[in-house]
Amino acid sequence: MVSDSLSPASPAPGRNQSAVPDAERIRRSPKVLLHDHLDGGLRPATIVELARETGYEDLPETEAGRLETWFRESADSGSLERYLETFTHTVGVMQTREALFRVAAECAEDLAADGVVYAEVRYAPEQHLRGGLTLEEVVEAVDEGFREGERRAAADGHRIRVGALLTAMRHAARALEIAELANRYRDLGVVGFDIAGAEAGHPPTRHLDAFEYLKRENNHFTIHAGEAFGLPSIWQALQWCGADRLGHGVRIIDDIQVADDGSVKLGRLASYVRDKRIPLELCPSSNLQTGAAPSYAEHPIGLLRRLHFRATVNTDNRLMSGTSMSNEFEQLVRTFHYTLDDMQWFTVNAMKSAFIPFDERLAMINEVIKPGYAALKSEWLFRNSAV
Ligand SMILES: O=c1[nH]cnc2c1ncn2[C@H]1C[C@H](O)[C@@H](CO)O1
Ligand SMILES: [Zn+2]
Repeated sequence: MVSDSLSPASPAPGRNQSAVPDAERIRRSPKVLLHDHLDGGLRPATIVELARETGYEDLPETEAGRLETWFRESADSGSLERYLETFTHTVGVMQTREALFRVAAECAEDLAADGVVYAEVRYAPEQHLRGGLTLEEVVEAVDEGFREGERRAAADGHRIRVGALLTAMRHAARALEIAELANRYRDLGVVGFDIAGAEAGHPPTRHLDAFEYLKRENNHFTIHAGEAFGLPSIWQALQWCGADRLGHGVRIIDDIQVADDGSVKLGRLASYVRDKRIPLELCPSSNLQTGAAPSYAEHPIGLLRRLHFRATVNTDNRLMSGTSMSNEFEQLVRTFHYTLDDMQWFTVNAMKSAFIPFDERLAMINEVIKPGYAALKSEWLFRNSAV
């Protein structure tokens, strides 16, 4: 056991930094997103159009506004399994090259417009083969879409860089094949690997061959763990599979005890996660929907941030949660009174934990993220010189 006390959220803030940012400044601040599903972030209007174009007839609603509400409400079930059922319809319309290209391009555009400067977006190629595409064609269509979205965003005055994570579904048996695919495309827009899907009953150790292969190839991977299932899942993901990051990992809170006097005790696993700076891809709104956390106020991110875990803020599925990176931060700012310093801390954490090379991560931090926050933090100095 390791003892700790709750240190303050940030060093003593200056007048400028202590300001709790409003929605507009949150949107303008540079953000980094490590956990976002391509098939969980489609524009509702795009789903309706793609369904019409591709002959997909099973949509529960055919008007974009009502469909948007349907996704949010259906995902609000308190169960990960039922939450995942909603993906039938997004995956259903993502079965052609054109559809994948369009969804990927719009994803990059939407993230950039929200102030995201770097994103790793994941999807499961094995779920997009029903229209006759090969795994390679799926990866190439998505990659071309991301590049197109980056170009459109730049033309619109927003800079973003998007990499892909290839996901294997944990209930299926294609993990090694998908890991090999990720390795083949690693210099072509694919920055790593992931496994996702229902957690209970599908331990990550079933896919050890894929993880061992990736380690031999010096490649990177994250594992959805510690979301619907607790510490054993996190432990397996780290100590059996060797994950570089934890997708969610929020249940690490089960290994942390806070006493009435505020003193904190970390168990061995929580200590390991903090000591080794294992990145936690936390997704607050998604956790509320699947029942992994009861409310924003009770979400473990508050404590994990105070204890200096390598915590990051993510969207998971923007469509199902009706969210964006800005909205995630808005909720956290409202709940925990986070400042721009806190936002910068989460953002630098995320950038440090990205799967691109070290020199590029460092340049993103020093040339993009820190200057972006410095500009926002200094705005108060010029408040009387507004045009
Ligand atoms: O939060 C999640 N946990 C586990 N699996 C998830 C989550 N969000 C999305 N998925 C699944 C459903 C998608 O079809 C798949 C690939 O993006 O990943
Ligand atoms: Zn996820």
